[in-house]
Amino acid sequence: MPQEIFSYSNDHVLQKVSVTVLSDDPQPGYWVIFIHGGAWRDPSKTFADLAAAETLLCTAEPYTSTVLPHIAAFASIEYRLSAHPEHPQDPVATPPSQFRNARHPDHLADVESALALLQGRYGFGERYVLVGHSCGATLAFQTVMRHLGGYDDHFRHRNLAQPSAILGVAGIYECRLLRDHFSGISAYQDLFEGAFGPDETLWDAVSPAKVGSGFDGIQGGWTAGKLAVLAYSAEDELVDTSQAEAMEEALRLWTSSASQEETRRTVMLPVKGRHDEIWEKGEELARAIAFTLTELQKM
Ligand SMILES: N[C@@H](CC(=O)c1ccccc1NC=O)C(=O)O
Repeated sequence: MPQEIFSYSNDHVLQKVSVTVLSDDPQPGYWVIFIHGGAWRDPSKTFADLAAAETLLCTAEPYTSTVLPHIAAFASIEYRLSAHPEHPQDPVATPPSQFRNARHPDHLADVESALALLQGRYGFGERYVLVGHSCGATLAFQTVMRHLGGYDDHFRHRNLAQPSAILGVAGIYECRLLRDHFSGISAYQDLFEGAFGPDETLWDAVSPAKVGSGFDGIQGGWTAGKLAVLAYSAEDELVDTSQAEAMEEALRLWTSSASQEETRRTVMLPVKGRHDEIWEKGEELARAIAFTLTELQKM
């Protein structure tokens, strides 16, 4: 299964998406689309962060007989990053296409452009699961928020088909809550300021758990959604479990406002391992993806 890489814009080298199509079957399975983490700024995180889990899902039992037949393709999105203090770049010598100085809403605009490219080429509609790790989970849920602070509706891809399910793994859902939980560690303040600037009202206005349950957030926005899975690890040293708990709470109104009962669900999924171990080893990420697809089949 050869991997292809597409650029969804020529402005920046990070604006690319990898695609592995498993089946051209006219009775299609789901696309699994991954958004990596790295606090909106870590250049060591790439679309390859899905690779270990993808390999397991494609080669290891029981996945090959249980969920693999229901997967049409894997895709993994890279997006422009914000500046990282430990990875400085010379602003004069670095070409703009490689310079990392993205600010919200650049990260999300790129994710949406990547999804638009995929939909344009492959047209899978709502038959996809959007999977995000850490800030990738923030981005995944932001794609289905009705309004988003700092992002003019006019520029959004309003008619992009929404995912049937979102799997958030070790996700950041409420920026200030996370910063306050780790108030002794300045890196948290820095990473949010790097991505969103110093105005903390904007941090709230982009946090899926803060505006999630309101009409402006996920309740009003994610009309096509069926399933939200929030995977969290008690061993996660970077993102504590109150993030997933806050998101579960925010999703309550979205779940209960479904037109028919049982058509929307939120599931909390405990996983094992440290923050990056989950995708690095791939076992827990693969398990969480398989779990999400299995639950989705039942709905
Ligand atoms: N390796 C990252 C740190 C990082 O990824 C992170 C740190 C704290 C909370 C969440 C994180 N990642 C989320 O995407 C960095 O270099 O900034």
